[in-house]
Amino acid sequence: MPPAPTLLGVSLKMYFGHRQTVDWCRDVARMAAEHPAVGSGAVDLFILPSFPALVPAGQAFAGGPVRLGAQNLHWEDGGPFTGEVSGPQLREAGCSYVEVGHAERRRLFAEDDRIVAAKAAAALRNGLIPVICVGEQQRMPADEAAATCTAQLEAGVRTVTDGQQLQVVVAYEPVWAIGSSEPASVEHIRAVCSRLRTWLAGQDRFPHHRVMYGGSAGPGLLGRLGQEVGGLFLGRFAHDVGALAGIVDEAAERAG
Ligand SMILES: O=C[C@H](O)COP(=O)(O)O
Repeated sequence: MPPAPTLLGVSLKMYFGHRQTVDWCRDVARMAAEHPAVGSGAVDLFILPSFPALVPAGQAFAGGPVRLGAQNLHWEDGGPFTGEVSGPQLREAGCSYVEVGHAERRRLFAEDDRIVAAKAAAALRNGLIPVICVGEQQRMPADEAAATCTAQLEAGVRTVTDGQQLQVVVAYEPVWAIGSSEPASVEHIRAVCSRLRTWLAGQDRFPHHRVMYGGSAGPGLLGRLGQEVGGLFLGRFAHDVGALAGIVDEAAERAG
């Protein structure tokens, strides 16, 4: 059986201005269209720009292999929720993915496991693939980190009971490695991702699941990770489209 496609995601957080975001998305669309591994499906690539850029970014990616997603959504599908964006709106805007429970949202916007669970359910209800972020706060041994992250994941999907063919992506992001200069060690990443995969594999709810690593991930990491790590969730080190193209090359090499 051929290896599963490597999943690469990029969240632009709030780093770029609007024009810069749209230009960057056009450059990524061009790079992906020219890269055989993205076209062939050996590498799945999704991009999460800020809300205002979703529509022009979707236009930039239209007809190509890059999938669009958002960095957040509200848990309700509509109503008096000033300043919020719903799952149905994201679907209409062309999103396939939506990020849920990033460490920055948990820390700065008081998102707890209950909110994460409601948002994950909203994503799935609306046909969006949730990218559920989990990660330990402090450095700790890999087995403790794995137990912490598995408990977070369990809490984050506890209201999801549907037996349909639900797809979920789990982004393992140790909080201490986000915005840092170096990712976690390869051994640590592999151990935690492996435990998360084992937990997901035991859930009938999620026949399609992938586990990726984020937290100062950049060029040179993917090739050192095993198949238990399904891909990378990138931040700053994908701002340079050339660097992102290099990571796509590494993903293509992994596919053989
Ligand atoms: O969403 C992406 C992650 O939080 C990683 O960000 P970073 O690579 O800039 O540390």
